[in-house]
Amino acid sequence: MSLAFSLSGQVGSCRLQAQAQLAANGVTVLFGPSGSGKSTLLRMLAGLQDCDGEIRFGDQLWQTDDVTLPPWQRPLGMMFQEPTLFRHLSVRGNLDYVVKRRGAAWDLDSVVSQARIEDLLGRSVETLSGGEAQRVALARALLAGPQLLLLDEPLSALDHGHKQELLKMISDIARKVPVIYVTHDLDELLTLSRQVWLMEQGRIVARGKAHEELARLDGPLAQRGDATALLYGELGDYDNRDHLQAVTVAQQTFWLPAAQPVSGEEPVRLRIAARDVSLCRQAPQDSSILNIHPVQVAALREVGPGQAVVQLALGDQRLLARISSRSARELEVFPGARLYAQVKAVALG
Ligand SMILES: Nc1ncnc2c1ncn2[C@@H]1O[C@H](COP(=O)(O)OP(=O)(O)OP(=O)(O)O)[C@@H](O)[C@H]1O
Repeated sequence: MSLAFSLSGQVGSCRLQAQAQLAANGVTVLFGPSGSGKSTLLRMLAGLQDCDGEIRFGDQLWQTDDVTLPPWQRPLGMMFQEPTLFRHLSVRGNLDYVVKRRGAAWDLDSVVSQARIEDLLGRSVETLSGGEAQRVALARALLAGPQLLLLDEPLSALDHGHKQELLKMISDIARKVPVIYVTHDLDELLTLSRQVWLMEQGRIVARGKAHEELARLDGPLAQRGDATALLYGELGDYDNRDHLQAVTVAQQTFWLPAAQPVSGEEPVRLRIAARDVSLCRQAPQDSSILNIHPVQVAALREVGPGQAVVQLALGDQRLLARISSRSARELEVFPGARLYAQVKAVALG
């Protein structure tokens, strides 16, 4: 089911003007600095914020000059930073309420098991941890069988463990229901996103595949101190002795620390932070770094006083290195130069 919109509106001092089309499934991350209008855009899509323009979802018109479908008639589920549960009801009571009001399009038992809240059903909402409450909120959002999920920083109040668990859940759900996910956390973008919309000052300034936007030197992501590239690779051998998993990217083998062999869907995603990549002219013979690969400089950009970010081609994929401007000059880093990238840390995405 595809979503297409062209909207404009004023909220306080913020003028929002945004057009985009949503891919039919998967997670699209709406990413941008605080105050750029991400939540406002989500509220406009949900019909919770007045605006001008058009929203089309599949063959349904949610908004035109003549029609404005009220929020409850739009087949979507929402989840916010703070779970909006009824505190005087139990977990089961919260779910039953939705079933009574909207009818359950999805089977209650399977939603409960998908959100892993079987053991929480009898609990009062007031006793739930932040992560548990968000899992209940997710189950409630799914119950009515939404055709689109709008998630507004749903994990920002959670600790790392709960966050990872819910990110995995959201990725799984997004195979069935498209998700628009608002965040300003790069880690969440790296974990979830295949598609990203970048928002600044009320506008979507770029949109595309996450790995391409992350590596674009003229975009905001590659210029950040924590800039990170995403690469796609195939699983290779597992070294039992040293607990290292091989992943092949563009015919180069990357070794990742892994307590046991990695399994799962391919291609796997590797995250490599630009500050974990250094460059040299010759392949070092005696280095403690396991991952040293020949690369070609694709582009270079100054990103701050004395700092440069280098985009490196590894086959048709792109790696980033953040180095000092002095190193860039002394190494003669220029587009087309052939160098070696020493990659200090690689993680699965
Ligand atoms: N009800 C309101 N009244 C006045 N101004 C508002 C209102 N809601 C939002 N704004 C303003 O609109 C702008 C966009 O806010 P919005 O919450 O959409 O940004 P955001 O990108 O989601 O930010 P954050 O990541 O901090 O949640 C901000 O300048 C905000 O102060």
